[in-house]
Amino acid sequence: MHVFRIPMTLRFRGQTVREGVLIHGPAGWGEFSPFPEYGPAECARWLACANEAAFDGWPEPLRAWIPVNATVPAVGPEKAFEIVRLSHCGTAKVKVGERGQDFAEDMARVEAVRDAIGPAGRVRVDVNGGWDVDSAVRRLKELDRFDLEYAEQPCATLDELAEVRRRVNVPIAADESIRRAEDPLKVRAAEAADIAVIKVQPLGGVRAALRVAEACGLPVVVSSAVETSVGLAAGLALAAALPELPYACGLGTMPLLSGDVVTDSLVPVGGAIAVRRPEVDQRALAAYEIESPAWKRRMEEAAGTAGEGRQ
Ligand SMILES: O=C(O)CCC(=O)c1ccccc1C(=O)O
Ligand SMILES: [Mg+2]
Repeated sequence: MHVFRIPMTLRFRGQTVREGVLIHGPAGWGEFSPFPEYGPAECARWLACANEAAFDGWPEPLRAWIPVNATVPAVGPEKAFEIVRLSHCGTAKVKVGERGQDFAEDMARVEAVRDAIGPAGRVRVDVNGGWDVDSAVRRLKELDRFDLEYAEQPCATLDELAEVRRRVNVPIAADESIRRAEDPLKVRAAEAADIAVIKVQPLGGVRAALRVAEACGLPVVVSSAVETSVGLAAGLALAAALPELPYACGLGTMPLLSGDVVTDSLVPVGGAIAVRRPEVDQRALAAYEIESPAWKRRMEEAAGTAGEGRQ
């Protein structure tokens, strides 16, 4: 196993560095990179995803290119404009509702993104559950001046999402509300969302995520957890295997990392990523490899969690 530590180019989700473990098996490389706050039970699913990549491989792709969105962190409007222009993507996802910022900053950022992408582009926002119902209703109506494709997780709970969804015309996507296999059914039962954001690592791998998507019945957007190209390849495999893919996916996150562990990095070209599975490059990996007993322990604890992961 190899532990990596890669500085991020911009602060994202309050993080400035991305760490994780790369494993290699007969089927190829896998990535285990749960966020620091996750405990062993959650980490077991992230590990199952890495194990599937290394030991089992993935279902056959149904498409060769995956359209992706540019991901715009909670930066100023000039930087937001530049990120979107440099991305060449026809869809942008903008973080709003960041703690410590006010709504005028959100409006300015989304306006800059709409300017950068043009009237034919799509602009979605991601609130990461940061607003209460009344604020979400008021703010989404204001932000919709810039014509929103959808709003991702405007509030934290399912009941809140459902109420916001009843009160605004902007479609609602659930992200943080979907972290376990049983969650999409709850989202659907609560009529809390129009779209399901699916991440392969927290759901336990490509096959597990495909089952979740099928059970859910909602259109799916596959999103990354800001992984290296090894982890992104799993998301790409999921996006390629879904029967339908009506929206751009959140897999264009390589620009958020200052480096990669492969040479054939999974960066978007003309707003889409070609479906493939790059090999870890020893020289690229060497620049970011660290010794970490803590990560070794974290993986062992995840593997030891009963009923989850690979037995
Ligand atoms: O969807 C994207 O554009 C990129 C992925 C992303 O935003 C994300 C990445 C890591 C953790 C949380 C999130 C999120 O969607 O909130
Ligand atoms: Mg999100």
